[in-house]
Amino acid sequence: MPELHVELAARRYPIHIESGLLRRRIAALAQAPERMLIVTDDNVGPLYADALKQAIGRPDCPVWRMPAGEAEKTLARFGELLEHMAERGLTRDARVLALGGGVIGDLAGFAAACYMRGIAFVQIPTTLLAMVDSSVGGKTAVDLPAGKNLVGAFHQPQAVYIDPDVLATLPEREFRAGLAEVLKYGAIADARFFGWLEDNAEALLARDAAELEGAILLSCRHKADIVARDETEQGDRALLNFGHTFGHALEVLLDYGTLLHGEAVAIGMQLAADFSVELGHADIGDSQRLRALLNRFGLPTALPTGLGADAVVAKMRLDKKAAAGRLRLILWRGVGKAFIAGDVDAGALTAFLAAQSAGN
Ligand SMILES: NC(=O)c1ccc[n+]([C@@H]2O[C@H](COP(=O)([O-])OP(=O)(O)OC[C@H]3O[C@@H](n4cnc5c(N)ncnc54)[C@H](O)[C@@H]3O)[C@@H](O)[C@H]2O)c1
Ligand SMILES: O=C(O)C(=O)C[C@@H](O)[C@H](O)[C@H](O)COP(=O)(O)O
Ligand SMILES: [Zn+2]
Repeated sequence: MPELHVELAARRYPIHIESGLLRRRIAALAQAPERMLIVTDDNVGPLYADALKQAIGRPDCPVWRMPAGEAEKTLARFGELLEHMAERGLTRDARVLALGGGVIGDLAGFAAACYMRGIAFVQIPTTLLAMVDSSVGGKTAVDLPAGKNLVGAFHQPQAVYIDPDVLATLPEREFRAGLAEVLKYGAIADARFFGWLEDNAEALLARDAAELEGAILLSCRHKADIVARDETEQGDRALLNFGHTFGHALEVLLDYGTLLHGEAVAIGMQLAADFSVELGHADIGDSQRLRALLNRFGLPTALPTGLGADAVVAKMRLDKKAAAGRLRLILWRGVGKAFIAGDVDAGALTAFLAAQSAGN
């Protein structure tokens, strides 16, 4: 596999994608003299922590584990991890190894960003979603009961190590949720990739190694390119938020964990596409194509029942892209063509969502 880099001048870092990587020696980590702490969850730790210890040549490397799932991406768990780091006597030169899905990557990365005002960390993603999206780009955060990722920092990892072989143990629902973020790159910026996903949907669902590695590589390339252009989301990086203003509102309103992040984003992308059609920005044929591919991936596309339009819009106002009381959304001109809509009419959005919920 070719090696990618996130081009951030002095903070440039590699993304290694290699089948079997965790079964070999990771020389760059094995040769590093610093102390390390593996941070993982109760599902991933028993499966892969020992392999990682072997790969870095440190059979005694300490491991900190927490319960799995979005409902655990909290300030309380973040605080526990920081306390643990201090109790272990970790100093500024220590490194955190985030071994897990996006929840672990976001929480461990945020702890690394804050501990002693910032220490190094490495991403070792074990879900498809984390491989194609959350491990790259340096957004770290925890949730508040009021909203998703409301407390966090930009803190880039030193490196990302992706071993697609670990996807063999990923539960089916989690795997499909990851496909939502893969599809997102096609939907926002790469019509050709979107077409390739349509042609290769069955192979991807069967976790065919060649297709899967191709999708991971291209997704990471897209993410690395956007992050290199706009590290802190002053412009184009916001396109990666397609479907997220809707999706995050749903995740919060349904209590974290009811909908997986990828599922909420799938619904959010479809809502953004349909709202774009209603506003005259996109053709209905494109939104039908999006729905068809999301559904083929087994992902939901309808607004869940029982949610009031006003409540959804109120949560959307807490989105980090909003400014000066104005809603900013990523809208759509069709497959491969997302754009940032600066001042969305809240009345039109509420009416659109009310019609969606009446149709359910
Ligand atoms: N920072 C970013 O740029 C960014 C991007 C996208 C998503 N996110 C965040 O990522 C989170 C979602 O991440 P996720 O979908 O990876 O969820 P997750 O971290 O909750 O992992 C999903 C589940 O799969 C289990 N698991 C992970 N790897 C496994 C494996 N190889 N085998 C068996 N079980 C495994 C986990 O224990 C967990 O139960 C959300 O909090 C979202 O906000 C962040
Ligand atoms: O990297 C980004 O930028 C993204 O927006 C990627 C998203 O998939 C991801 O869910 C991210 O955590 C959302 O960020 P937020 O700023 O809306 O919390
Ligand atoms: Zn996301």
